[in-house]
Amino acid sequence: MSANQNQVTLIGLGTIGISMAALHLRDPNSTIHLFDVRSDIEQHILAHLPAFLESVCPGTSVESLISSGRIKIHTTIETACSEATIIQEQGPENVSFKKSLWAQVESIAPPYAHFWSSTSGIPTSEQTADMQDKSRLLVVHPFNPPHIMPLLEIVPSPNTNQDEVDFACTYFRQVSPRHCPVVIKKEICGFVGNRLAFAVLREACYLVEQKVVSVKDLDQIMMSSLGPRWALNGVFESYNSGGGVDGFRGFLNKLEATVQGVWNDLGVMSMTGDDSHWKEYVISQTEQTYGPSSLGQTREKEEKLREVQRIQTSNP
Ligand SMILES: NC(=O)C1=CN([C@@H]2O[C@H](COP(=O)(O)OP(=O)(O)OC[C@H]3O[C@@H](n4cnc5c(N)ncnc54)[C@H](O)[C@@H]3O)[C@@H](O)[C@H]2O)C=CC1
Ligand SMILES: O=C(O)[C@@H](O)C(=O)[C@H](O)[C@@H](O)CO
Repeated sequence: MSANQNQVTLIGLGTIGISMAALHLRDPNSTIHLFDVRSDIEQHILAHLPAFLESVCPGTSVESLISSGRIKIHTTIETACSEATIIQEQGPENVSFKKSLWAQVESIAPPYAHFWSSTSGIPTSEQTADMQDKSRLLVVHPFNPPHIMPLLEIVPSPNTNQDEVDFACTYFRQVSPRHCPVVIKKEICGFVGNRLAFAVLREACYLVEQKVVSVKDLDQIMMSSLGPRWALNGVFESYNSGGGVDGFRGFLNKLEATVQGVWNDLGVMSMTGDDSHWKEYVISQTEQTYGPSSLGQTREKEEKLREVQRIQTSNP
């Protein structure tokens, strides 16, 4: 399979869809078919895609991609899917939407089309509930922004055809050698990346709510320690090193009591009910600290992300 033969249909062109379009455009021979229910879809694409293209196709305008036929903007899902080899959705994070979408797409798409969902946490097996052929769908969970963040969590259901998993991994490795598809062996709530992220987020909210540390200082602690460490060595490799000659076994033997003490003391947080009073405080602290993010800040952070990747790839 060559990534160069693909007709890629993207359903849902919001935060993730626009960035995913830029990622797919890295393949100079692919054609990208865009569909969204918003009435201003063409203006939306013209307004937002250029910022993502700068890092993918420098000097290329969205208008030229549209006039050359590399980007096709569709007003119906039927025409958007009619010649697709890949159909990827970035629609609302809502299981009813995704179930009904895949049942519809399955009935209109070519039999050879690959089906991918960009969901943050709705398992493939839930999304296929109303499909005839449950082996076709695969979760391809990106991290925002997908045109820069390398990870793609490939999360099959027990019914997903292994060929679909192999195709997706090969596709993304070909389209962008810097991108990193990782196959998750078993469906679990939140997959892996978000479970790790949300475990840290829970404790971060607890520490701010308990007034142990400010929002700004907690972020500084992350960016001055775990962030750079884990960007270059990951969790287990870092602690394997931390254990000295005895490696990870030595680390656990040396710090078992301390780690267990912290594990026993970690915050238990609830998003709803009587124990959710922390939310307003932590939200207000974050808003006072950072305010709304701007496009300029986003671009600055994207450049820093790319710098981190340059360092990572120079330290294989
Ligand atoms: N925002 C993030 O950081 C990440 C989001 N995701 C996932 O990506 C998906 C999209 O998230 P966002 O881009 O943040 O949402 P968003 O709200 O920015 O975009 C959703 C888009 O879907 C469109 N839409 C709604 N109904 C539709 C329909 N029936 N047909 C076609 N398009 C329709 C909307 O008009 C909108 O443009 C979700 O499943 C989310 O969990 C995954 C990774 C990160
Ligand atoms: O963090 C990310 O970019 C992804 O892992 C996500 O899925 C989003 O954070 C999502 O959980 C919130 O929109």
